[in-house]
Amino acid sequence: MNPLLELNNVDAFYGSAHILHGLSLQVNPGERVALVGRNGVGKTTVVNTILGLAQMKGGQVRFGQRAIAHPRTYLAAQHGIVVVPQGRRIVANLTVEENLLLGAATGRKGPWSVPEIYKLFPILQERAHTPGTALSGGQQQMLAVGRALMANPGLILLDEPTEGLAPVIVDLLAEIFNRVAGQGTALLLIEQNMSLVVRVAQRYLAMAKGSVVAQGPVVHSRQGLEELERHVMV
Ligand SMILES: Nc1ncnc2c1ncn2[C@@H]1O[C@H](COP(=O)(O)OP(=O)(O)OP(=O)(O)O)[C@@H](O)[C@H]1O
Repeated sequence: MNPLLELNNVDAFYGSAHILHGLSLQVNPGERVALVGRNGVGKTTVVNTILGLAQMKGGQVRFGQRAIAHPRTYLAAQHGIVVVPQGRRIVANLTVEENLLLGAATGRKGPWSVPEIYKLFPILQERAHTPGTALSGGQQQMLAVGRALMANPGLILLDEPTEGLAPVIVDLLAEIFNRVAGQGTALLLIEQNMSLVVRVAQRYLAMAKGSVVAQGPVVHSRQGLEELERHVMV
């Protein structure tokens, strides 16, 4: 099976700041992978490299079978790789529904449409004509996930999707991520909440100082949770 996303020995920079050092990872179709590590180790920079927001100066990136010399957001989207960004980035002067429609810009075919997103998150239908940024934090996160699904992706990169959210919303999102993954969409979950990681991911990659330093299966037990937590402890 060919990976949907592959980074091989990638070096990435912001200006002269060298952040990723020989980082390698891959995500296969339908897989649920967690990317964990302490604050500042470079997890968001992995996403930014895939989107072309950090400069890749060494190594290779592949979207599906295609080698990508200069990664860009639109190239990732064309290959079915979309991001739920940290901080959600809901467009302020668009309604909930207009924000959802933005996600469909690539025109990829698949099961997700506005009515399907409303079935997943009924609150978004109730608030369809409200400005997106007037929603609560949890509702904005649902909107960000719905907007990503509208692209009918093969892979969703989730950058700290539960940051700052109430436990009840975290539980709802965990269930949604599992439902979405159950339909065959791969997930790369960047997350500090290890109890969410054990509920959603099958495999983890742990980062330190800009590269992947450990990896393994996610084990659904107290011991498994403790193993993961060691990688994020300060
Ligand atoms: N635009 C930027 N210009 C220069 N340095 C940056 C920029 N964005 C992030 N950095 C630095 O890059 C390093 C990695 O940051 P990154 O956001 O990728 O880490 P992270 O693992 O996602 O952490 P967090 O959990 O805090 O989001 C940090 O030292 C950060 O200060």
